[in-house]
Amino acid sequence: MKLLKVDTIASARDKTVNILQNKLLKTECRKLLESQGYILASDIISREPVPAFHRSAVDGYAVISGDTAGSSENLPVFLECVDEIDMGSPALKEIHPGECVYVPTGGMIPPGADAVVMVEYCEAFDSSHVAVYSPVSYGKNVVLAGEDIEQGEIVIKKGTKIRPQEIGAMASLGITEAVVFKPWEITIISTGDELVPPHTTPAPGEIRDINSYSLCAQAQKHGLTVLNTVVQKDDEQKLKEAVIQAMQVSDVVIISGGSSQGKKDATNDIIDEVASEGSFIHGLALKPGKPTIAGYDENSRTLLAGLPGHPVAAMLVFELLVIWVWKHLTDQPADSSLFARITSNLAGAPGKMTCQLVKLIRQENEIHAEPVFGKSGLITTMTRADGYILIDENKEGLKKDEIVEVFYI
Ligand SMILES: Nc1nc2c(c(=O)[nH]1)N[C@H]1C(S)=C(S)[C@@H](COP(=O)(O)OP(=O)(O)OC[C@H]3O[C@@H](n4cnc5c(N)ncnc54)[C@H](O)[C@@H]3O)O[C@H]1N2
Ligand code: MOO
Repeated sequence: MKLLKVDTIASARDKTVNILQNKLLKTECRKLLESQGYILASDIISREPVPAFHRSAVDGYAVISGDTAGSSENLPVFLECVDEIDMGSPALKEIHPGECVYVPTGGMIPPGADAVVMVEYCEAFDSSHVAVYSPVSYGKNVVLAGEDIEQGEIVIKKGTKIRPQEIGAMASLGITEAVVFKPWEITIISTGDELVPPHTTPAPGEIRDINSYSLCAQAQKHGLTVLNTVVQKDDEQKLKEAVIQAMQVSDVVIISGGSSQGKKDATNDIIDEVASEGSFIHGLALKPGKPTIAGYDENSRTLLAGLPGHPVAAMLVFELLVIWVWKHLTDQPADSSLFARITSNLAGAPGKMTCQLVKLIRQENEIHAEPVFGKSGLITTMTRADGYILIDENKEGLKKDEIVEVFYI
């Protein structure tokens, strides 16, 4: 009897991270507006403060705050307006007690001033004086130099997925190109004599190929580049050739199907043969996902992953292993999750971690996680779910109403 020697998901992740180290990590320089969705490859440290000078947050008069103390609608303070600042021009003239300067929103605060009174609370009294009807405290309506970003500050951490706000922050610092991790280039090979493309009508015994599509979309969702998707019959020689060809151009080659113990299941033998380090994972203590294989080839620098053919198992293993390793190596923060109350008792699987799909339901201001049951060969088990929970291999199960951590899919 041929039994798989399985790894826990934790040890499979460790093994993969250790064998890859940083060998599959490359960086590239992208123009700022072409960097959205990419992962920053080093910290962004500011070389200058933002803003670089004290600015007014309102249209008003820059004043020495102490001068406005005690002013009111009935008893204004009169200040001499000694200058008017133009947008984009420096404020060079220092103000002294009893003086003020007109500043537009965003204009530079003149030396000596420490607050701005909004125009609504001021009135021109004569050609050079302004009546101020409301006091302002120190710093009021002033954006201080460095208040947004201090010089030397880590503004954006390595591993951050660049969003529009990160692009804005880099622009504010004069950064026009971002150094990002080059997304892994992936080839997805689906194996099976039964697979036909979605646009065709399957003959009896045939099915439409799901995994090339779902795995491709999943890779793209996580910012990875899919070079090619290939459907290959269960012919060991042809499959091996397809894998070797893909290894020449890809960082990662995914083979879906043929990972179990059927007569035509050749994925493990092929990975073992073509990878210089052989296959280092064959079997996960995970439900679903037991027949998972991984190998690494040092010559072409390719990670090879054999995923179970069942569509749900393939997607979950791709997420829990390949995507996890990509995120880990590129220093991305842990996935966002939420805590919810499970709606029924759930049995665990002895000796195996269970990845249980759930649907999230809001009930009376509480989020509930309702298990979505279904075989791992049924893709709609996945479409009905919002996320998954992990039941530890050492846990017999979960009790209804227990709080569980739900990871989004
Ligand atoms: N005797 C045993 N049989 C099986 C075991 C086992 O331990 N002992 N494990 C079962 C589990 S769990 C899974 S998962 C599957 C994994 O099978 P393979 O990775 O070898 O994949 P295939 O046999 O090629 O396919 C399984 C199933 O998935 C369908 N499939 C495959 N590729 C696609 C695709 N691209 N799109 C849609 N559907 C696909 C395929 O038609 C099969 O129905 O093995 C169990 N058996
Ligand atoms: O564990 Mo298989 O990977 O159930 O579907």
